[in-house]
Amino acid sequence: MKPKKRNIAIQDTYGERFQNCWGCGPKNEQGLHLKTYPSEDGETCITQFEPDNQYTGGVPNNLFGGMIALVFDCHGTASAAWFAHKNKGLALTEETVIGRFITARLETDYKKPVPMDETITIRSSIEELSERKAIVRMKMEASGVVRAEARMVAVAVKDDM
Ligand SMILES: CCCCCCCC(=O)SCCNC(=O)CCNC(=O)[C@H](O)C(C)(C)COP(=O)(O)OP(=O)(O)OC[C@H]1O[C@@H](n2cnc3c(N)ncnc32)[C@H](O)[C@@H]1OP(=O)(O)O
Repeated sequence: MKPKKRNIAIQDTYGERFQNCWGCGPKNEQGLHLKTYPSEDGETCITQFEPDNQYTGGVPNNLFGGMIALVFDCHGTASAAWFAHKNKGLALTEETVIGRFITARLETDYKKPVPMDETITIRSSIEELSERKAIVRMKMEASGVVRAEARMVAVAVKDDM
């Protein structure tokens, strides 16, 4: 996977013990290094990548469904972390150590095949936010066409987890 880089990624603000995720951990050498970036107004988050050929579901030029869910998983928990951070009135800086969220529930709707020869874009927004729970909505697009949608329930990680 070739993730697209921008400014400060949420994953780069994870605390030391959360940086080894295979999908998005900066410290996982074999990992995919997905990156989630808040929009300028902070209301949405975006991640973009170009899939490598090995992640096909078998049909030529179609991305494997498990990879689609994986991207929603990593982008959704990072987005939840951002929306909770922003809700506290905090900014994102090089010094930020953001509160980590974990996936409790992930619903994925596969609407159209996801192509593998172009940039895939996933945008997220927040549906509901309380002290420990965030419900995040996501849309995956390629060539301006929605290919998949997801709804995630993410829960803030406690210090003793
Ligand atoms: C250690 C951090 C690593 C982060 C990695 C993030 C990316 C990942 O790949 S995660 C891997 C897959 N996910 C997991 O392994 C999670 C396994 N599950 C758990 O650990 C726990 O069930 C956990 C943490 C999600 C919730 O447990 P707990 O902290 O006791 O929360 P709990 O008090 O039960 O629930 C909090 C809120 O979430 C809701 N909730 C919990 N589980 C669910 C669920 N499955 N569906 C819908 N809502 C749920 C509860 O209803 C509650 O809502 P409300 O505040 O409105 O009453």
